[in-house]
Amino acid sequence: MWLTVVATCLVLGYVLKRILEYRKNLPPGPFNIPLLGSWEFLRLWWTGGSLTEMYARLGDKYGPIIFMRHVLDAPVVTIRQYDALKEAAKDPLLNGNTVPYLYRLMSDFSNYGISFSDGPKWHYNKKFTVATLGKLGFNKQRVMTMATNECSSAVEKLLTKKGQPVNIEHELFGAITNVVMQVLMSRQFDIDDPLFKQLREDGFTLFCIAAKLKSPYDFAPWLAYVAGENSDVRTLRRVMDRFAAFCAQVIEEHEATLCPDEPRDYVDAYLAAIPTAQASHDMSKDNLRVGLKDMIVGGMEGPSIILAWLLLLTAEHQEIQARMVAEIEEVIGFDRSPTLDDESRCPYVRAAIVETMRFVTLTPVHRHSASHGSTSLRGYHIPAGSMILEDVHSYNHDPAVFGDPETFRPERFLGERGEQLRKHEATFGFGPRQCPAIAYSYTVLFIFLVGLLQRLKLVLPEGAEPQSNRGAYNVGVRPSQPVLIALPR
Ligand code: HEM
Repeated sequence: MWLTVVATCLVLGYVLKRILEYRKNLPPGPFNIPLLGSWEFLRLWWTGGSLTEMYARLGDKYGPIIFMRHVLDAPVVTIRQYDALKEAAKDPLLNGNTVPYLYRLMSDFSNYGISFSDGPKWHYNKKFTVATLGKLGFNKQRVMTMATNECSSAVEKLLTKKGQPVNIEHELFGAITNVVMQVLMSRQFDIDDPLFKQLREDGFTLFCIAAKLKSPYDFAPWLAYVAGENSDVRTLRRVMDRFAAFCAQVIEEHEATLCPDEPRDYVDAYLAAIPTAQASHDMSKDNLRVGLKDMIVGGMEGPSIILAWLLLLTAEHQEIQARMVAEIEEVIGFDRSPTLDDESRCPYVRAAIVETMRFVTLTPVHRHSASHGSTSLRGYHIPAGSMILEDVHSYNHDPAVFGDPETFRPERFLGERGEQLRKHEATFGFGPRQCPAIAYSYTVLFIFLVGLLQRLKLVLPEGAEPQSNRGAYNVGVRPSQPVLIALPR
């Protein structure tokens, strides 16, 4: 009898809560099954389909802001339009971190690091990182020199392939990643170094796990203790242990030779700042260990994938390659390396980089934020605790903004007099969680693109399919066939 009364009260309470919430003008969205959430998420989980395609389909029906529920009714709000994305980025209530179980594991359960931490600790570490990378771009000149040297070695290596098809993502990964490794820890790796291979594999695994919207551990953390050997949580623990051992060793080596007034790299700069940092900022070696892992992972994945896309699209569109080469010949020539000043004097090359970022949209659906309190967006009620997803792919491919979004056309970022129109940095995220390495990434990509085109003509192997930019999951859209031929120019 009592059991029936309690169960009835619970059901009524649940129904009442839902009715009250729906009266608050939630954004439109598909039907949600009580406690199980939206059928769309269940289907995605079951079939392993593409989040981007799902939102493209739903967007046609429900518009720029979509409301859905995940398992156990967890609210998820997806924003698909530029103005709404910008507006959301300005509302502090919409920019907390979701901190699901696996994110907590990625921040060492101590809210450490940059990518998976939150609150004041994240804020200060992020601020420090943006400022230091800004300087580090040290001075930007140093990054330029590092990138130029790495690019020259890569060109020599590609020339030894004598016109054979090469996997360009693999061939250039070592060179472009070594630039960030030098900025972070003054270290260069050989592409065949087992440690480097392991770091790359671990970074990729971490990215894939971070891409999942929810995990069972969010609802029942105890599952983590009984999870099987190949479960996400056990895999992630192994990855985190390996990163922790590597980063701790790097920090120890830096400490032994630290000269606080002359920081050589990011690790030095951080160690030198610890003694004078306020206690509330929690700058510590433990925090650095986790933050360094975040920087390695971000620095390995982003630039190398975008560079591969850039070169493949350049090979696919010979007329665009010819126009870039003509600009390089006129402004820089083929006999000297590009300098800092050249970046602004080569608007077409720069526009090709921006267009690649738009066309590809490396991370089509960014997430990072959660509403820390209930708030409103465009007149819609956003419940407290909602996961906020930024569907950047849909913005980057919106015909209302770009006219012909499925065409690769750098000119769209040039004005009538050939000047660069705007930066368009949607690819790096919005608001406070934006990537800390935007300027760095543009500089390095510019040096590599110019350095490679000065010496090489890039073509696709006969019969190669045009590259598709549809990613299967929401982080790190890779080219399907990163193969091209590099001929001496
Ligand atoms: C072409 C290159 C790159 C692209 C396209 C890219 C893209 C992104 C995106 C989309 C985000 C998430 C923003 C959000 O959630 O709103 C992000 C965050 C981040 N990126 Fe990058 N990134 C690139 C290069 C780098 C590099 C070179 C580094 C390190 C040296 C780096 C480190 C990070 C870190 C630490 C975060 C987390 C920031 C936070 O949570 O506050 N990224 N990046």
